[in-house]
Amino acid sequence: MAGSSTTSVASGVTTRTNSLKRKAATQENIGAELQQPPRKLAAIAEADTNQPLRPSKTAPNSTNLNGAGTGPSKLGRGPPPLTKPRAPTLSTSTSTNAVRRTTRATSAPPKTAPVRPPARPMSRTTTRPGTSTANDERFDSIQQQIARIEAARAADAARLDAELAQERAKRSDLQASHEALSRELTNAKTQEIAQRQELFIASDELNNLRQRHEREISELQADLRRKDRELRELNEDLRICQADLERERDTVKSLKATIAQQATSQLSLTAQLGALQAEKAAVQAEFDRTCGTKADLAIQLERAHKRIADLEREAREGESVRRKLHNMVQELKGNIRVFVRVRPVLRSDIITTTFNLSGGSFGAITDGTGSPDPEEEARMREEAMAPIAFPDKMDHREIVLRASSESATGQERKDEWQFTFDRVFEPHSTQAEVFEEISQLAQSCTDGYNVCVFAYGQTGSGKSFTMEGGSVRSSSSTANHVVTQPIGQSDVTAGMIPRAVEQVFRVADDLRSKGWQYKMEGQFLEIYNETINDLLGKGEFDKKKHEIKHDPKTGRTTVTDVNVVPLASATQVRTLLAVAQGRRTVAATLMNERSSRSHSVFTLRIRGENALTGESCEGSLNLVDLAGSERLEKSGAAGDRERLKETQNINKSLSALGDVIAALGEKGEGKSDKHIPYRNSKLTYLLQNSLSGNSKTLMFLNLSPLATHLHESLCSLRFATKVNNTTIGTAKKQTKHIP
Ligand SMILES: Nc1ncnc2c1ncn2[C@@H]1O[C@H](COP(=O)(O)OP(=O)(O)OP(=O)(O)O)[C@@H](O)[C@H]1O
Repeated sequence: MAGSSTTSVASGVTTRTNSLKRKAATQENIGAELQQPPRKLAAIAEADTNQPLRPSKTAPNSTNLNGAGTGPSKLGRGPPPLTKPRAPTLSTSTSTNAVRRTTRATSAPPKTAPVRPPARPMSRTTTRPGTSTANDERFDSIQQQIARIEAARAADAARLDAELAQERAKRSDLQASHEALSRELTNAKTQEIAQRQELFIASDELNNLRQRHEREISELQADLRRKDRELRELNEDLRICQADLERERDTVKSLKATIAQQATSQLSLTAQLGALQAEKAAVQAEFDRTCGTKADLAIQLERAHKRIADLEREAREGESVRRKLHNMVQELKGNIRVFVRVRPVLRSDIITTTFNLSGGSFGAITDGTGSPDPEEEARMREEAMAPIAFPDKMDHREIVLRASSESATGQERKDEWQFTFDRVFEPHSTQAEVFEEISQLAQSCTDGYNVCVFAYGQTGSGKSFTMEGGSVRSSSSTANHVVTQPIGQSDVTAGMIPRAVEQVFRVADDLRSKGWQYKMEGQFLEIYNETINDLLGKGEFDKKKHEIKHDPKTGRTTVTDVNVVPLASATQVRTLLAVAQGRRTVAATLMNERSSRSHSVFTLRIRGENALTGESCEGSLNLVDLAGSERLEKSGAAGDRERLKETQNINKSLSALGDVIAALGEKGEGKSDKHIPYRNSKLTYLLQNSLSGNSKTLMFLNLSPLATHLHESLCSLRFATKVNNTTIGTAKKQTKHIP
């Protein structure tokens, strides 16, 4: 069987495996059946070995001696059924005894059944005399019957014995054949186990074969996919190659066309070449002619260079003349010139004025949402402004203040004050317009003059804005703020100090081409409560004692223990200004929330040498931002000791300045022995050399445009008029020739 299964594997593994399984199952059933002993034989064996044959209990009346059921026995043909009724007493016991005897007869050799003596008739005495003969006859017939039955039984017993012997012989045959079959079964089982092992081995082999086969199939499939891919790539290559080929064919076609064209154009080029060669010959002839003129031109160029050098020298001389004339003009304008500048009305002014007028409410100029109503704001602006007029629209030199008041008699009195200065700037004037007027003055210091520009006016009138500018001032609240950008178009609020410094550096740069080399250095001081503080220093304010020293020989003013910083560029100066501003003492007053309660003095010293002309010069530019000039009761400082002291010191130094200017004026008018009280304040003593007749001085009078400040403005204008009318002498240039 194993052999046939293996053959089947070769033809179809899966089908064969199933059939093998089915066959194995059939074998198993056969084996199981073989293991079962034959039922009939077992029954016989059991009956033989375990118990003697007995009649079945289920058939008490049966004459079947082998007890195999109720049907007719194979062994006995049994006595025919009794046709006559038996005596009740005998029939019962006889039948019972007969059965019992029959049963015994199966296990013991048959005996001749003892014939029992007939039972004594019980009712003979009582029987009637007519019936006794009949009973005897019946009794005899019964006994005969019994005898017949006994005889039949004996015959049956003999027959049964014979049959039993036969059966036993059969049984031993059957046992023999059973043993033979058992041996066969054992052999069959052994064979089956062997076949099963073979089957398992074959099944393992089959599994291995199947796995290998699956592996081979998957490898073949991968191979197939790879081949497919390669085929696709080859197809793609082929397509590209075909496209390339097409293109190449097109190229070849167009190249052929080009070659044909080239051949045509070559012909025309050859013709052109001939023409060009003829032209070249003509140009060569022209070139030869030009070479001849080149030598003439070189001579002319040399002459032109000489002429340029002459013109440059003339320009330098012209520059010197221009400087002389410029300074003459400046001198003719007067030594102390006064510019008046009225600042515009600020929104904060309107708010303050409205607040004061409305008795402490901002609602008047707001539209309810907090933002100002433009029309209302314009009206309030008009209302807040003092009646100031600028009648001179040509030269911008006049300013008129008007005021109406009630006289003692109740009549309206109209007052008007007219002032004339060197220049009056209206509120809309820009920083650039203002600087244009002083740029010439700032430039003078590069010519060796001492220049002093100071801003005078009440607190909040715009002094710092004019001198330092809006952006510098506003950004200077942080000491570390560094201004690195030069003044550009965007920096429209840059003030006079950064603009003047930039101008000086620009002029110095321009003059470099004329042989001038400049060295500059700067210092920035503050005078607060008659104490000098170094705004560029590192030490704490009011701690170091700085002394002012004047050198009568050189006319140079120095201050001890202050930082004098060499300046390389205007940008660096602006950085210094920002640092200095952060250190300025700013205290709050009622007049201006950012009021500067000190004078600040920026000094730029410039020394120049001209290697070409052998000249040297030394000038200085002092730019002074004075502290507010308001009167004590207006400043709101009366109740504060510290503020009071500040205001007194400010007023003292400002009146000292007025005294010095007045004394200088008197001296200029001929009182040569007039004492000039420079020492009355630190400010006048520091500016001594810049205020004396040896310098060019300009005062900016800054005015507030507000009606509420009209009186302060009038006082300032009167002071400025005095200064403007003062002649302090002719400014002298500090130049010399380098030996
Ligand atoms: N010409 C102007 N244009 C616009 N705003 C100006 C002008 N002049 C001054 N201001 C503004 O007015 C305010 C007061 O000006 P500023 O601080 O320069 O006054 P000040 O006279 O220097 O005051 P203080 O004496 O307290 O230093 C500032 O907010 C400033 O920006």
